[in-house]
Amino acid sequence: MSETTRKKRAIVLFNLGGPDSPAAVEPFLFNLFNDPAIISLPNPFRFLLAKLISRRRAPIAREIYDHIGGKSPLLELTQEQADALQTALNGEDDGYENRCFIAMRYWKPFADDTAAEVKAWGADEQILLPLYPQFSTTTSGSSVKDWKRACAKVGLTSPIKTACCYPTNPGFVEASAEMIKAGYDRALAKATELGIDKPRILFSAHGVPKAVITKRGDPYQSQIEKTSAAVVEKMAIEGLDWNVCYQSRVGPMEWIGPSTEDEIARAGKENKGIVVVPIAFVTEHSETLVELDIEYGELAHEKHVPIYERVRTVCSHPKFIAGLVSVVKQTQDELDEKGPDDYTVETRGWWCPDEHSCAVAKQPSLKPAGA
Ligand SMILES: C=CC1=C(C)c2cc3[nH]c(cc4nc(cc5[nH]c(cc1n2)c(C)c5CCC(=O)O)C(CCC(=O)O)=C4C)c(C)c3C=C
Ligand SMILES: [Fe+2]
Ligand SMILES: [Fe+2]
Repeated sequence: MSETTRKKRAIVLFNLGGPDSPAAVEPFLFNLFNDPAIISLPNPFRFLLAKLISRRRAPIAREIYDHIGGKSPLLELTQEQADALQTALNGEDDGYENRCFIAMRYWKPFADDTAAEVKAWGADEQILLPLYPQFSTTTSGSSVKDWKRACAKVGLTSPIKTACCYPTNPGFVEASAEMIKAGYDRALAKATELGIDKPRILFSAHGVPKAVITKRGDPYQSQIEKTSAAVVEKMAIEGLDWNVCYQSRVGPMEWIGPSTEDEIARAGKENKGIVVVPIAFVTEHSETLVELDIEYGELAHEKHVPIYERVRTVCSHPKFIAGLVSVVKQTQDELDEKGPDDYTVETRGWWCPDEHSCAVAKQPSLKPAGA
């Protein structure tokens, strides 16, 4: 097909975003805590609380980012994924000219600016692709809702189809299994050398408050479990010792567990080596490079964990990128068969497009203010 007749397809990649300088830490945190998907209070309470929490947390967060040069590497790594995905999609010769765009939720590039770029490019169709394999209203749901707001604001009207989630996508699972196997083998060799039991794999996902699962009906936790089980099956190691746990707790609410900290302490008591896998992240950032590598590494040392091996995230692993290509194709098929997204947060409550694989409540009890 000639260049002129190909349809222009925008693939919009979503991630959380991270501060690009120490001065950006506080406004980044404010944007996060002012999101009704994170703090479901009506205004002006949410705004005031977000001001308070972001001011209080900023010094702690700045210290976290100080360890990695005062800024998050998330955007650069996401740009690499976008470039790799765009190249792979444009190699498909399926009648589309693809361009990948990035919209971050809490720092630059914001949805408003990216939506204006997509409009200026003249996209005929949009595929929304969260860089979160597991669906949470606090991440993918929030980004999709914010994107649709931005589209309305800039007058971007081309049809949209959203990929909900891909917790057991073969490319994602294979890339993860391959990287974990290498880390597991290294830890196993050390365990043999030390004459101790085989290591345990800890699938450590970013936690969420318990109410997000129990009251809002978020499928996130069950999808984390599905990913972990699929990776374990792919690794095909008999008698593998593994567990799922949750990191990054903030604030006074009860969060889902077990916590990664408790699992590290348990491993210390049992004299077990651990292989820590950040299964809800597909790029490196503060939660992996600081929390896992530095803070939990030190905790493991304190708790006398004999081996601490951290597996890197899939980033632009060719199998993961191939997995994303398959998610785009599947979403395109759904667009062609069923038409564009035909719901909003207003008509469906907290958004989730995948009615089959996740039981998200359509009338959630935790409906945020203004939604
Ligand atoms: C699966 C991914 C994520 C979920 C779910 C999630 C929920 C969630 N997060 C907070 C609070 C914070 N998160 C912070 C950083 C951060 N969070 C994610 C991903 C998920 N968050 C990422 C990728 C990052 C790193 C950003 C970067 O460095 O680029 C932070 C800031 C760091 C800190 O101060 O510790 C906060 C705060 C809540 C409250 C929440 C669910 C309600
Ligand atoms: Fe977070
Ligand atoms: Fe879903």
